[in-house]
This record gives sequence, C-alpha cells and structure tokens, in this order.
Amino acid sequence: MTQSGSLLQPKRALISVSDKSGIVEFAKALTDRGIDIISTGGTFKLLQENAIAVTEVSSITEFPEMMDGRVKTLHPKIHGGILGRRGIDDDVMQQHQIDAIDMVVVNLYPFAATIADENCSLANAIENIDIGGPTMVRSAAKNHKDVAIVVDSSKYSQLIEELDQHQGIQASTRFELARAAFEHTAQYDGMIANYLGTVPSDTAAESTPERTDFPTTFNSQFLLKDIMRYGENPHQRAAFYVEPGEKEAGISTITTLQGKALSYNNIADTDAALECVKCFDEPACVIVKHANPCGVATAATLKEAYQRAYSVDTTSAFGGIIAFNRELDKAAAEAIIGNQFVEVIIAPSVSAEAAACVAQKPNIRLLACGQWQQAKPALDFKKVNGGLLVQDRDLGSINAADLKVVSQVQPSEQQIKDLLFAWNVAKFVKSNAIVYAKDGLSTGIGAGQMSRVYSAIIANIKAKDQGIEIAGSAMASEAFLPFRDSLDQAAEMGVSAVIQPGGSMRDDEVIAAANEHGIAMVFTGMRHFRH
Ligand SMILES: NC(=O)c1ncn([C@@H]2O[C@H](COP(=O)(O)O)[C@@H](O)[C@H]2O)c1NC=O
Repeated sequence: MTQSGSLLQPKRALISVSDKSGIVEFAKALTDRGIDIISTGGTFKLLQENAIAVTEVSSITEFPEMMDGRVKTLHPKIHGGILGRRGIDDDVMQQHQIDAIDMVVVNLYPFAATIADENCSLANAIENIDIGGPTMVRSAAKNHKDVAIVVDSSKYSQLIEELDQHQGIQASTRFELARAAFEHTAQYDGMIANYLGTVPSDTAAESTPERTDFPTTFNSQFLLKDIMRYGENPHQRAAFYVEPGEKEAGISTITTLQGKALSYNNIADTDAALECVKCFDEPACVIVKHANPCGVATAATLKEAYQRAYSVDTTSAFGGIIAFNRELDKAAAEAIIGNQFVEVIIAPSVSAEAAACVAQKPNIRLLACGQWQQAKPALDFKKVNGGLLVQDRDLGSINAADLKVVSQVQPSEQQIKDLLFAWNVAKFVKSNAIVYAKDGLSTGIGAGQMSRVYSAIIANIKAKDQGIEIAGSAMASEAFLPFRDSLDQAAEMGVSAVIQPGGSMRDDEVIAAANEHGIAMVFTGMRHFRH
C-alpha cells in the first residue's frame, strides 16, 4: 500500500451494514452530496424506508441474494467495481459493464455477540461468520488508492466533514481507513480462529460446543499507546500496547497530567504499585521500586498513609513510584514534594490543588487512571524464548472467614487484620516473599530471594536498619514455609502471628515450631507466587 494518489471524489458508494446505527443519516449526507448508493437487502430496505435513493445490489449483479445471505455481494460486478485499478483496468471494466465503486461502508455480522451467548450452537456461530463483508473490506482496503473503506460508524461524521472541506477524500485518509480495515478483519478472523480453536472437532453442528479453555492458536490484538525512548535497558527498543475495548481502570487507562514521558520501567512499576494499592479499602499508599513494594500503609488520610509507607524504607523510596487508592489531595501531594525524589505519582484522580502542588516539580509524572471497580477475570501473559505462557490473572483473594487456624494460639482480631494486610502486600512482592506488618503498615519486606529464609533475613535486616520494631508484627509468606527455619527467624524477631498457604510436606514440623514459639499461625490454602 502506498500513500500516493490524489483526492478521491466518490460517485458511488456501497453500503452493507449489520449494525445500522447512524447509517440513515450518513447515507442521506452522501446522497445530498451527489453520491449514488447501492445496498444489500436489509440495508437497502432501511434506506428506502427512509426515503433515500438507493439501488439494490441484486439489481446490479442480476442475481438474487441467496443461501440465506451467504451470497449477496460476492460477484465480479461488485468486486470488479471495487478492485478495478482506475487508469489501468478501465477497458476491462467497460468490456464487462462494471461500474466503479468508490466508497465501501461495511460492518460485519456480530460474531462476538453471537458466541457470547453460552447456549450458542456451533451452527449458529458458523452462520454468523461474515464472508462477503470482509471480502469487500479487504478489496476496498487493497484498492485504497481509488476507494475509501469505512468499517467504523464513528468515522461517518469525519468523512462528511472531509468531503465538505476538501471536496473529496484525501489519499492519507484513505490509507488510514485501509489500515484500520485490515486491522479490523485481522481482529475478526482472530476471534473466529480463537473460537474454533476451542471447539472439539467432533462437535455436532446443532449442539453447543464443550469449549476448551485455550485455543489451538492464540490470536490477540493490542493497540499501540506509546513508544518509549528505550526498554528495560537503553539498548532495547520498547512500546506500550493496550487491549482494545472497555478497560478496567489501571495503567492502560492513565491520563498523564504532567511530567516527563513514561519509560518502560515506569509503566511496569506503576502497574505493580497500582494493582497492590487496589487491595485496600481504607486510604492507602504503596511505594514501589523495581516492581516490588518497599513501603505500604493504610491510615485515616492519604498524607498519613504516605508518611507511614515512606518511613519503613526511606532508602528504597528514593526515585520510587507512589500509588494511592483515593483522589490525590493537596496534603498528600505536599508531603511527597517536600520530602523525596519521586518518578511517578498515580491515583484514581487528582484534585486541582494537588496538581498545582506537584507542578512545582514539572518532571514528576503525575497520572490519573480513573476509579476502578471490581477486577475482571482476564489472562496474563509472559514471554519466554520462542513461546508465550498464558494463565488466568491472579484474582485469588481471601478474607478472615477463609483462614484456618493451625496453631494452639488463636489469633486476636487485631492479629487477623495484620495478617490479612501482610498477605495482601505479599501477593505483590516477587517470590520468595516475606512481609511483616503491624497496624496497617509493612514493617519489613524481603523480596525475590531464591530461598525463603533469606527473604526473612532481608526483611529483618531492613527493619533493623530503619529502626523499626518487628516485635508484635504479623508475618506473611506468599507460599508455604517448607522448613521451620523462616519461622524460627520470625520468632527471633518477635513475630506474633503468621499467615501462609500451608501444604508443605513438613507442615507438622512448622506448626510444632509455631506452637513452641507461642505464635498464632493461619493457613490460607492459596498461594501467590509472583515471578
Ligand atoms: N454474503 C455476502 O455476499 C455478503 N455481503 C455482505 N454481507 C454482510 O451482510 C451484512 C448486511 O446485510 P443486510 O444489508 O442484508 O442487512 C453486512 O454485515 C455485510 O458484511 C454478506 N454476508 C455474509 O457473508
């Protein structure tokens, strides 16, 4: 495809749409500008009912639409009219009495909506695979030098404006429309392949398939949101793509209110901070460095939550990412700005006063992502060399009722709160994760060690270095304690309660150690490895 070519002054448009919203107004606007319209059955009928001059496709092909709509536009008079190269194929078009079609307006059978019905039979799904539509879309997109292809009703008004402003459709617009058209058919075919890839081969046409979880090929489309200066390291190129459609408020929905462009690492770290802070109901602050929380706190106000989160690891917080779960207010913004170097601040929204305060440091990236609702099930991906690992997003969560007390000592109400707080933090710490917490504050975090006991040792060292009293804290381990060593470490630090999944071969040994130390221990029955 090239962008060369002149202004297109369309004389004839073919309109064939399943979703007919806005089509009457658009068709009328086209006829008002002297453009003839041809249409398929249902679209023809609607336009005619609305007193729009329109010719039925079947009167051009001289074939009726047949086979329940399977064949309507699949005819040389249509595809020749779209694909014929003006200036090259004129003679052959004339010889076969093929009139040029300069604009194609198509949207496709609603395959996504059809298969969203869990009772949809295989036959019904197959019948909702559009064939003639994508064929016209591809023909018109290929011949965008001479044809404008419209697959998105949100473009209708823009095209009318362009026709009025330029007395035609510019080559660059036709190129953009063609690109969008191929992206659209790629997404449509990907969706069909994903569906069929989950249907067992022996499914009877009239039955509802027992679909498998994962298709035989994995077809997905992401939209380019940003190109970064570099990737994880300066010698790596990088870009940020987001899922199409309605998205849960998060890193993909951010509005940048101020600051330098986000880097690859900023995006990854901000995602980690935001997803962690979403776990808390009370006003909360999470400070992240290198994808791990280094300070997490809840409090009555965001300012206090920030100050508490900062206090537990002032060294790591330098140049960190700070996330909040409430609108960023002036007091919290002031507390940060006067206190530390920060790369990114993110919150669901930002008050005008807070924005004015952060504006004193124009390099800080200030982001608003919108208010989130309940997290939706989705898939997570991880690229490995030559492959892609796909799994359910980790939406596992527990509450007090899910906890199984396995020690002789019963945890107090306050200890249960501390345990759940520590557990919520541990879920977002790279494995092996050990988190100490007390009164809505992470008092020590040990992350990413190859043996669990070293994560515990690191959490202890960091707490000591910050002068934080661990005694009386709860401890969370995101996966089971394989040996009693981490528990012995915790006991030495004065930890009074432990939360862990349980399920080790040596659970009895670990429970015995808890009882020996007088520690209350609960099992979650759920693990949160994070690599
Ligand atoms: N079979 C064909 O030749 C054909 N040509 C166009 N269509 C589709 O028919 C629909 C419009 O039909 P109608 O105008 O009859 O409501 C559009 O979604 C269009 O993509 C076709 N249908 C399916 O393949």
